[in-house]
Amino acid sequence: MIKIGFLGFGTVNSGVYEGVTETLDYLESVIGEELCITKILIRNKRRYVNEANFELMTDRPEDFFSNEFDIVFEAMGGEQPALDYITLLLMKKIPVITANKELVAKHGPLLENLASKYNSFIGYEATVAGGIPIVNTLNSQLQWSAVEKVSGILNGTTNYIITKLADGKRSFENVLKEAQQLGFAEADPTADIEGFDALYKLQILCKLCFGAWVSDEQFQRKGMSHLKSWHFKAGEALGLKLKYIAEAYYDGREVQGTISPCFIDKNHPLSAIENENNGVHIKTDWLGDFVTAGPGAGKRPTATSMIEDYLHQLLKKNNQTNRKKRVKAYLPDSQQFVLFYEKSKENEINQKIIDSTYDVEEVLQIDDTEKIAMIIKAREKCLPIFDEIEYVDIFPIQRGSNDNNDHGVELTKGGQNTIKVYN
Ligand SMILES: NC(=O)C1=CN([C@@H]2O[C@H](COP(=O)(O)OP(=O)(O)OC[C@H]3O[C@@H](n4cnc5c(N)ncnc54)[C@H](OP(=O)(O)O)[C@@H]3O)[C@@H](O)[C@H]2O)C=CC1
Ligand SMILES: N[C@@H](CC=O)C(=O)O
Repeated sequence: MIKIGFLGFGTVNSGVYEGVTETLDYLESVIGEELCITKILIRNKRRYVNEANFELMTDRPEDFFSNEFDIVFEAMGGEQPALDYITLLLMKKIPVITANKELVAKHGPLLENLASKYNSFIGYEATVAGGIPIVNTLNSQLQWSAVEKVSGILNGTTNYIITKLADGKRSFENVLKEAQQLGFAEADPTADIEGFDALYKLQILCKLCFGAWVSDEQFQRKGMSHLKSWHFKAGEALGLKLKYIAEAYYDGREVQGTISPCFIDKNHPLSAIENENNGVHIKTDWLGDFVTAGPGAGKRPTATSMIEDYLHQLLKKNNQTNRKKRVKAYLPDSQQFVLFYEKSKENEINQKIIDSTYDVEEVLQIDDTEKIAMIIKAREKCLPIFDEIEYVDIFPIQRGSNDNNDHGVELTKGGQNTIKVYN
């Protein structure tokens, strides 16, 4: 039986707990043993009286450490007592998965040495960019590639604030409060808005990209709490977007980096990254530019990183490469298509639509041609009725957001043809 311990039970570790319990059968079948959550250490037990697993909780470290563990998930945050606790665990050969980027940035060499010396492991996938699988990717791939520069939007809270401030309607304090309520911000959000959090993540990325731990003295850090709506307006007038960017490169002698508000142009690979999402842009000699993006903060994305990290480290240690995949059916809400046909086929097409469970969303006559483009949307899972018709060319639509472009026209069933053709 695998005995699991939790250090902390806030946003991140409550997510890990839920992820483990909800997918227990899968995890047990992959690991080949039963899993049992043994003990949870928190600071103030009274805050957790309404938790269903209250009986597993303790606020006495000696009580927690009197248990046996096979794996411990640490998401308490801060340097101490996390460092002492993890040191103790690794010295007892107990592997640790942590989300604590401050700890890893400041004590990474010690923690990695301890893990190696005691034949254990420390996983820190969740310390950089929340749910984006970047740490183990860089650790196992991109070894041969020489990284020229790494840059990124590495803090979800500040990207969320910047996104919401950009339209000029909300105050900094109001949006920060929302980011805290959503579980994105650090316990003390100064770490987010003054750039310490992004600095820790950049230090960890530098180790992975340039091969050695880099002291914080090599970085220049500027906060973003002074941003005002006119900064955004100026950017817009200049055709630029304001973002909070962390970047580092090796100058041939040493690694240097900055964390600072920055204007980027709209073609920049990080320009479309909004809300709590993060993005990492890596420039390498042979590969060229590599960009990865996704949720950078919050309960489920970060818990995903922690659980994936555990499986990754465990299976690697056990030399178990061929593992069963967890899958889930994808059921699209609605499907949209663009149909192209000659205007002369309009009546046939209209009749087919009327007889189907598709709705017409938009119709357009393409300038100076007899070609019509029509957007249709399936009301339910429909048969692909246009696939076989040789005078119709059909293309599925994929949209980047939930915006369903709801300005279409109606076609009444069995009634008069109400399709409008726009020029
Ligand atoms: N939130 C996020 O999106 C992400 C967070 N992280 C990192 O994960 C870590 C945790 O973050 P998060 O879950 O948001 O933090 P929370 O503040 O939500 O939770 C912290 C938890 O740790 C407990 N804790 C704190 N100090 C101690 C201590 N000295 N002894 C025992 N328990 C303690 C708290 O207990 P109590 O309630 O009793 O004080 C609480 O249960 C941080 O290092 C953070 O940087 C990483 C990626 C994303
Ligand atoms: N406070 C952090 C949490 C994730 O690392 C952030 O906002 O990015």
